[in-house]
Amino acid sequence: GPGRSHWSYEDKDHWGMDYVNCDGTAQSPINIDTSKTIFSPQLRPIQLSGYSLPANEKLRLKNNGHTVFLDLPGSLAITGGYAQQYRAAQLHLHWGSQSGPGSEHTVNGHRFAAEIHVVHYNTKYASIQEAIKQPDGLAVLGAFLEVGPRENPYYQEILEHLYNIEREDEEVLVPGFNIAGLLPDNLKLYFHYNGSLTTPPCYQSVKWTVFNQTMMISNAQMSMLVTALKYDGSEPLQNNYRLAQDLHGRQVLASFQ
Ligand SMILES: NS(=O)(=O)c1c(F)c(F)c(SCCc2ccc(C(=O)O)cc2)c(F)c1NC1CCCCCCC1
Ligand SMILES: [Zn+2]
Repeated sequence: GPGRSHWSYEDKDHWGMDYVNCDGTAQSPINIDTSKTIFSPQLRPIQLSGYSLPANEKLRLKNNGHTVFLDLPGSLAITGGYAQQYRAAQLHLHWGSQSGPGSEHTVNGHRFAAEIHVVHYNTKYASIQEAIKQPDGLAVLGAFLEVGPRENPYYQEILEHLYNIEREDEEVLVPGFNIAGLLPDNLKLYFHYNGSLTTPPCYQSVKWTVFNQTMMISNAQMSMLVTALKYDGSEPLQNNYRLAQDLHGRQVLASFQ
């Protein structure tokens, strides 16, 4: 991935000084005001292929000081719902702390406890490094996480390893599993808009899908997510979310009424 990034969520108001795109007019995340979304019946259900990985396929799980991310093989792909085909690159999470929520997108001003991003790049580009600067380069599938009554076995496949990568730059290999289990079972109901990476360099290269159905994980799992990881030695890695960015006239489409 990119070199050591000296930016932090504490100085997110100054990212534009070092990364000009962060001051652009098609930035993410956004607040989704459902009274202003445009119902678009032409938006088809998202279709995923190759998402179920055998346990003998090992995946790298890394604490990069900004989030925890899981590398994904290019055999996972979005094969429906987008005009072009996209190949998976990685997934990662955004969260709050014990005292507050940490999703990046908000809906009608409501911030959810956490948010997962599954990052894909357009198969017409040779690599994510090339795709990341193109307007149709990336497709990110986002879903909200909330606390529910039961342990989520799919999220447990990631969360049970966090104690092993507590420190920045630590990584571990984890067994493959059905990555689709991290996303809602109903892939028909979603919001769609053009935006950006929510981290420097903030390239405006993301076609965002934010699912309407929320994922549920247990209270113990959420507390694991918000307390396990550190950065810069012993600082708790928490509240790794960017504030909502102005739409600057962009329309948010909804696949449902
Ligand atoms: N919401 S998001 O998709 O914009 C996003 C974030 F908000 C993120 F905060 C991150 S993590 C910060 C960027 C980063 C730093 C170090 C390394 C490394 O050590 O390999 C890798 C990445 C992060 F990785 C991503 N996604 C990445 C962003 C840029 C790097 C290319 C990899 C795919 C997407
Ligand atoms: Zn993200």
